[in-house]
Amino acid sequence: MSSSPNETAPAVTARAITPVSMKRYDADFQGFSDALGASFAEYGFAVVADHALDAARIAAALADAKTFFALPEAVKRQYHHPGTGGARGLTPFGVEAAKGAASVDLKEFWHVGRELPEGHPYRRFMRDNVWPVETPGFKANIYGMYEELDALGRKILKAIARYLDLGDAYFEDKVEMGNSVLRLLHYPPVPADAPGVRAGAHEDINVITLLLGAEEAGLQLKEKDGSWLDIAPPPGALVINIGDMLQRLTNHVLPSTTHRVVNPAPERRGFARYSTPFFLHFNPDFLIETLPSAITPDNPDRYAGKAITAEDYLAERLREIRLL
Ligand SMILES: O=C(O)CCC(=O)C(=O)O
Ligand SMILES: [Fe+2]
Repeated sequence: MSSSPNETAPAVTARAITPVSMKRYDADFQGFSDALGASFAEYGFAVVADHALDAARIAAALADAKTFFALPEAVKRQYHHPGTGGARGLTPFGVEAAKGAASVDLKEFWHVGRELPEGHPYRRFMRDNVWPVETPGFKANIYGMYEELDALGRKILKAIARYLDLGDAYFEDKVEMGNSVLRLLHYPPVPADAPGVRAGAHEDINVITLLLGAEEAGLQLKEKDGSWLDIAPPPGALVINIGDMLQRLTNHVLPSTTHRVVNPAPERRGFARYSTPFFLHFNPDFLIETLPSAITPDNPDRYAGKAITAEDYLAERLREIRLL
């Protein structure tokens, strides 16, 4: 059938993740939880608008991160501690590679972890943070952001618990001292002939990831049919995805979806990209064991006899991405 020029083109609806507003959280918790859970079940991702994180603090933290990454390479390298899993301080450009990838990712990043009181038993799992002396406001702004994202992540987990019918408080005592990490990412401008991509296809290791800064294009998720979907959140919105630990706990009811950050289009090659994923983790000694409610005749236990602590699972995965 031929179409005349004034005929309406057939509707090709590009799939896009519908944002869920955090305003609904207090007004209609069940509705919020259903919408959030449905997005996770479909994409492994959700976009959350109106999150009420302190915009001024985020702007200040981002400015500090940019100042740090603009320092000379030799200065930045003082904050790189190889063999420590990249858990704190700088992981320089050219170190991390996605599992099984031929090229390294085109990125550098800084990791901040939880500050624990003197003598806390989890100190053996979590190293001390390191802070750059060159950027004085860095510690207060970035750790402030860490604490806000930690609190918001726990609110999100309450909605996930409601969606999964686990009892709203299910995750509370399993993540309140989690080995969570805030990653400040810098992807420098990309030369036309650069080998590799900004971030190769991977799955996140942790429970859930709260990502700010994905407005600069490049983040894509892998659909079930193998095609790639651009994730283009509205300005300021949070992108949240399920990590492997929650996928494992839920026997894949909530999928940990493969994603990547592709190189920019020619007209954006000269621009750096900054993003700040917060990787929310379980408490290190939490035993990840398939939820009985997630085991059904159609979905038999994929991890029978394979319970593993969050700490052991993390170590196993860091070795795969060359960070340990
Ligand atoms: O930079 C992004 O938008 C995503 C980064 C990411 O997926 C990661 O660091 O695990
Ligand atoms: Fe990721």
